[in-house]
Amino acid sequence: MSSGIRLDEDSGYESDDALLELDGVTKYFNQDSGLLAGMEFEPSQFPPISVDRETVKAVDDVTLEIQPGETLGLVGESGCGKSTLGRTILRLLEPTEGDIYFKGENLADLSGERLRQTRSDMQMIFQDPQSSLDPRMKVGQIIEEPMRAHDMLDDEGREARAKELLEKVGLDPRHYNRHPHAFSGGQRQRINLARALSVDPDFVVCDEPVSALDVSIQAQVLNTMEKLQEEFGLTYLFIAHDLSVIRHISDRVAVMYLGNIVELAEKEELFENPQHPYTRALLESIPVPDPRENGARGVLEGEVPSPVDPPSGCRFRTRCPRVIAPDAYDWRGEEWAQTRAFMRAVKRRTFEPMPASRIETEFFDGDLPRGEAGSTVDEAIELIASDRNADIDADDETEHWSAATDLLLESFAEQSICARERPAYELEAEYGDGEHLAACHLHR
Ligand SMILES: Nc1ncnc2c1ncn2[C@@H]1O[C@H](COP(=O)(O)OP(=O)(O)OP(=O)(O)O)[C@@H](O)[C@H]1O
Repeated sequence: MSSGIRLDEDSGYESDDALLELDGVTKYFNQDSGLLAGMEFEPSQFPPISVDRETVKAVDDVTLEIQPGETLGLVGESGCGKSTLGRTILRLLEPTEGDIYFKGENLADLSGERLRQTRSDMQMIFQDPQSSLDPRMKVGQIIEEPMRAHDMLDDEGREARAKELLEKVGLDPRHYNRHPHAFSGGQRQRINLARALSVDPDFVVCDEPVSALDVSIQAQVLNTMEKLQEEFGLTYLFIAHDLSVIRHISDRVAVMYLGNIVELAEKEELFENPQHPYTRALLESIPVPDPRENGARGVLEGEVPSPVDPPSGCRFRTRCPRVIAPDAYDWRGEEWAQTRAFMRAVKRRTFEPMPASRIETEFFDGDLPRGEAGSTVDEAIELIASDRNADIDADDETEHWSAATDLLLESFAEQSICARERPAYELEAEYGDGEHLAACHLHR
């Protein structure tokens, strides 16, 4: 490499150990539950007003390792905690619990020069190249800013390095004196890359770096990032919600849902042999009902629950088409699949009120489950069947549906192992020999 663009040849992490280790990393945010909604008037205390604070469990107990030189893709729906995890790793946010080890050192134990050095070793690039570049600064200044902050090189050295980096990221070094507004989105993201690389980091958190770009430009920027990774010995945590981007760039993929990692495997294994119903649902772009699963399909149904009060056990269970039968009942044949489909339909109120006999035919082929499960189902049907509730008004009807939902959820969903234990299983990979982790009790 010309003129020593790698500032410190020893800074590449040589060890066989993980570059980064997360152990039970948790980040909760305390926030007011709304301007007035959460305010209570309590005359017995002073001041007589208290504000209800809610805890957003954005990232909850994440344990994983990132190996030197790899790209770990982190994928999941909007709001599942990807950015919060990335920021917590870089200590832009203080973890609520858990430890982060970089090159074997606990970040919480670092101070002074070690902390400064480690901060420059870990960089981040963001989604929106427009807003992360100061329009008043010239490209050269933007790229040199982190070097200046870390007291690296003299003016001349910084300028030479900035120009060289411009070339490395695929821009003309003569752009050094221009302002960022003169550049396209893809070019701005390249400037961001040059900026992050200026301090010679080992690890870069890339937070949706190509999401704001045209698809045609995305691949070019991803290719440049791959080339730079090789040349600079970089390790990436690559955050994206777009699976095709994740597939392009990742070596391994972690799937996140409501603050938890639910599946982690090498890329091919994850895409070809997904084992978590959430991953499968994400991968299935077209909602095709699976005839083998009564009422259960791979598509994502329902809303993501609030991270303020996430479901117990497996957080995906409230949307999962494969919730496991509760042991407390003696199920035969299709009884559980039918009951589960009925429970979901009542909860989402996906059918109009109809006579009891028709509900039994539509959901249970005319045969309710035997024993206690059957009695509970029968009780729920009584609450919502049109012929049993002929004279009630709309409010009462809503109440009946909600009582039927509560009865079914409490009797069945809440009794499932999916609600009672948090799953974590290591599976044998079909593709490659890396580990495959799936947080789903179907693998118990
Ligand atoms: N500073 C904050 N204060 C309170 N809640 C926050 C804060 N930052 C994030 N959250 C909440 O934490 C959860 C996770 O947010 P986060 O931005 O990490 O998700 P994400 O997966 O990166 O989503 P996106 O792809 O939309 O950026 C969300 O419910 C979000 O509203």
